[in-house]
Amino acid sequence: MASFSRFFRNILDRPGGLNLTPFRKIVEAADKLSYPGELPEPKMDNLAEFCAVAREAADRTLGLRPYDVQLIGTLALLHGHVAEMATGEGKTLSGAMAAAGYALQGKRVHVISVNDYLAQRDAEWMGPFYEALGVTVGWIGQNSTPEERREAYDRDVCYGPVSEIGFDVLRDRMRTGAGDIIMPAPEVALVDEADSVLVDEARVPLVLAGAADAGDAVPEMAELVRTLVRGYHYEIDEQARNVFLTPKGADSVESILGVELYDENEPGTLIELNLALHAHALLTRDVDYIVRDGKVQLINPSRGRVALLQRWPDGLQAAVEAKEALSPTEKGEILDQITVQGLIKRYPQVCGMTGTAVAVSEQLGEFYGLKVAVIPPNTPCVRVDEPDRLYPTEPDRDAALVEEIQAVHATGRPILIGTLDVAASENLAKLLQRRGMEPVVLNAKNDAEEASIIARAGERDAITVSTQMAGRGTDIRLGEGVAELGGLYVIGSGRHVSSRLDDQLRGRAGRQGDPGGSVFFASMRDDLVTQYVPDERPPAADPDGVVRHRRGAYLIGHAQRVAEGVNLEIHRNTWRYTRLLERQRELILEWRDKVLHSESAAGALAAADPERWDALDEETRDETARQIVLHAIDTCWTEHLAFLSDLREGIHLRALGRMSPVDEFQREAVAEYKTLLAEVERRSLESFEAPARDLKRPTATWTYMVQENPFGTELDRLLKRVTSALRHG
Ligand SMILES: Nc1ncnc2c1ncn2[C@@H]1O[C@H](COP(=O)(O)OP(=O)(O)OP(=O)(O)O)[C@@H](O)[C@H]1O
Repeated sequence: MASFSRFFRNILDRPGGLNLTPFRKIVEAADKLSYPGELPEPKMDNLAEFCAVAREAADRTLGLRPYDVQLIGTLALLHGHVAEMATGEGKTLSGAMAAAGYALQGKRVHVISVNDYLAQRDAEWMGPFYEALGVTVGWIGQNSTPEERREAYDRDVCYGPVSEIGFDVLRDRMRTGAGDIIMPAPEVALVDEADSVLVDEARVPLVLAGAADAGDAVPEMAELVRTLVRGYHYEIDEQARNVFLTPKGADSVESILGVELYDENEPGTLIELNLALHAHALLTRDVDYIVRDGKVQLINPSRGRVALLQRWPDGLQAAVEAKEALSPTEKGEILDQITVQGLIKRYPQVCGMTGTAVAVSEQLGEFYGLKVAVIPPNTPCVRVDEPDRLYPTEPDRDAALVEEIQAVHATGRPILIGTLDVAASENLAKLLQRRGMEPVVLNAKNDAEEASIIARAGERDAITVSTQMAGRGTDIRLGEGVAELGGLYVIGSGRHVSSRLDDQLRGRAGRQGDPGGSVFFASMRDDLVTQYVPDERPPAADPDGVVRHRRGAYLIGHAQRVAEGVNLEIHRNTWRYTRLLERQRELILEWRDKVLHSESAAGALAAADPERWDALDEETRDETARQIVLHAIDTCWTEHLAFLSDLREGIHLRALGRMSPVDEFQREAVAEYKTLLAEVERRSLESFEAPARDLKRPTATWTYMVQENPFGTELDRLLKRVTSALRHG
């Protein structure tokens, strides 16, 4: 663990002493900002001294002299808050100073970031600063080996993407030897891009799966659904989350396949068809996923990046592979899962930083008990945010967008255009090329080069088209003469489903008091409007084709609030269903830990069958007993998860007319958990009596991106049932 290094002492014991007055003022300012009266106990004594030393260390080692506001941000982090600091304010350094502050109190810190690139960059960039303070630092990424991970986690401060840290927790929980565990008990989580990690990522549990057989591809179904017509054969619900056959569609499918779709005893065909239809109608290539090297690669919806080693639940993955005529990949068996909440709850101390925290402060409080501290900017922001420009249809919007880009580009001013998905970015790039412009396109397909591309986006004449979050965390410096042209001009080619994403895009311009501007182009036919407020009638355009009626702006804002509400509800729902599961997981883990670290398995089996125990080789029998019980716990837990996932799928039918689905789910999950405990004992004894049995475990592991309710909401499925009952009744 870190100790006060010689450097630290040198600074404090300087002849003549160190003037701490300015630092005491900074500490006072931080206190005032962080909820007066409700302040948690300062997590560290001598905050002013610490600030003095941190400033000195950063200045000498990185050539960055922390601004007062950066130190205030650091203090907010040390108080356990989420610090809101605008883009470009230097969160990386504020975070590193806080991480060092925690480490100097003897605590192990995980700086949780959103991707590999930032984890590595920040750990390396801040390295000399940590070194000066005697704090050790490491990082992990998707490609780190188990050895590298173990080493990184042993450091005082370890940077890593949330998904990798989560998967290491899950993998550690499957270890069968106490010495195999790679992550020591967690102590402090410092979450970078806290809104993205704690809110957006939290809607999707992290799932660890082991490989089983090849998936069942259903090419015929993929062919069949291609011929179906939306609005006639099938409908998509308002929020494009569910798709279902119309009665006419069901009739056509039945006559083509020659089967009874809603036959209770043969649900297989209906399930296959629903999966194929879901893949066909709701998942779009280059929006939800890309095809690269003959494989389907998912795009993380909140970041616009490829999520390596992630897949949909089996049936859906196979259906998308069939849709793209790719050969099927292996099927997985869920070994364990954890939500971001479950992951974060493991840390006794949590804090975070982001440019956009206030908009999610309610959720940060509700789900994590965190408070937001707003840190003022170092230099006031002078960016000019123009009101949205609205058009009746998407083609009108795009035409106006291209005009605007051409006109501004003619002045040499650099332009950064944010699009909502990969397809839109490529589409826009083509339109611009047709007009003789040369945009650089940045999206999930080439995220490896993104940092260098985005870094050049502030140069004269640059036109950069980027999907939503690509390149976040990279500084866009203005090229020579660009400030005189108005600085970077950021254009959104559509408003996002959350105002936070809009703000993050705008934030690319106007860093650290730079000049800059931003504007969003939107249409009354944008998905945001048609999906979330489909029944509202949009206002007409003025004779010049622009929608200026107040109702236009209202509709866009309203649709965005509806979308934010829907996402909050999904988050709450995930949590309602997973809370109990995570509690059960904790209990089973406690048990498992005991088995792993003690002789409890030996004691239990010896007591259960003393004769057999005595007959076994004394040298090996303790370890054999341990492995037998661990295996029983792990297989029973995997089966329990599968049971719960089936239960979750069908709970609305069982709960019909009685309790709420969540209550009914909880009741059954508790009952099943009790049988699980008995089953572990039964199986352990069974293996013990027949020790020749091979304790096989799934090996290759990958991770899932589980969509919340991928096959329909409870209400929707109820409707389908009723529809089918009516048709056949
Ligand atoms: N005290 C400082 N003095 C001078 N430059 C600084 C200081 N602190 C940070 N910077 C510079 O400011 C730039 C932005 O820093 P950083 O990337 O940490 O910002 P950020 O707040 O994380 O922005 P983003 O929201 O894009 O992640 C970097 O180029 C960094 O070198």
